[in-house]
Amino acid sequence: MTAPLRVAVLGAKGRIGSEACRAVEAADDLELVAALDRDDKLDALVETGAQVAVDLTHPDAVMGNLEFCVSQGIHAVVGTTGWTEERLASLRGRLAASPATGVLIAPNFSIGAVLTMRFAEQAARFFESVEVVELHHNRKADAPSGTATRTAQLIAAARDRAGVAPQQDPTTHALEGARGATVDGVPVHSIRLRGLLAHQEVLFGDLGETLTIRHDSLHHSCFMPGILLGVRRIPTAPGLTVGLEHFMDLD
Ligand SMILES: NC(=O)C1=CN([C@@H]2O[C@H](COP(=O)(O)OP(=O)(O)OC[C@H]3O[C@@H](n4cnc5c(N)ncnc54)[C@H](O)[C@@H]3O)[C@@H](O)[C@H]2O)C=CC1
Ligand SMILES: O=C(O)C1=N[C@H](C(=O)O)C[C@H](O)C1
Repeated sequence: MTAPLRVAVLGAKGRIGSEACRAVEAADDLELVAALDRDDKLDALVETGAQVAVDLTHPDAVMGNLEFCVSQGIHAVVGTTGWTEERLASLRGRLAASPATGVLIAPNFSIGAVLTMRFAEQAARFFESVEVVELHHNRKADAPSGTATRTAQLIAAARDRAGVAPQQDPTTHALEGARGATVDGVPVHSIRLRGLLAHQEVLFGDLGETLTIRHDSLHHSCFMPGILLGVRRIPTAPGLTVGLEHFMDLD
């Protein structure tokens, strides 16, 4: 019998981290060897022989955590958001010095959210107008959400590949912020509301019709199958992988 994969969770006391600890503990092929939160020493990852670290912390903490993991050859599965091109470039630089190490950055681990992004990418070239609305709980640190940012980037890239002209915003009079943020030319609107978890609508419009693709995360359990998939696959995927879809055998 193969030995269980040794897994650590960073952000173990958080909303999603605590759920991830339970999911790892419940999996026969995985062993939770460290459950760390703020102020715990990352040396525990080495001392416990962790092979994969799952980072579910905070945009301010994730870069330091990954720097440590990559320097120690510990693979990482990252759900923490707040990624920019500069951060990705810095991480790629660190991975170049540790080429056997794999890092997965998944803007969203929920299967439905990954499919939402894929469907939006497919629809993107057929509609003149597109806007993204994301709705989250009121404890979220970052806006727009990692998922909304990635969705807008995928839509913009698909439109660009298809030669679709950038959409024009006819607004000439607006209160600042009324039209949301713009990610690669796609307007993105962020709502923060107590009682919500994570929700997203991608709205497409053209002559006489609209198409809305909506996804709702109703409980943190929806992220667990994706996290476990990432944990199992990352030891055989050196380098940087952005997006869980790369491990989902989508067409
Ligand atoms: N990719 C995905 O599918 C998902 C991603 N997220 C992201 O995961 C992150 C955490 O979300 P929540 O659990 O809602 O936040 P949270 O605030 O409930 O939990 C974060 C935890 O990380 C801990 N922490 C902060 N700095 C740390 C450090 N340096 N080392 C270890 N632990 C540290 C905090 O003490 C806290 O317990 C956010 O960036 C969120 O956007 C959340 C849900 C799904
Ligand atoms: O903070 C959250 O809760 C979530 N964060 C991720 C994001 O920013 O997209 C994933 C999901 O939306 C939940």
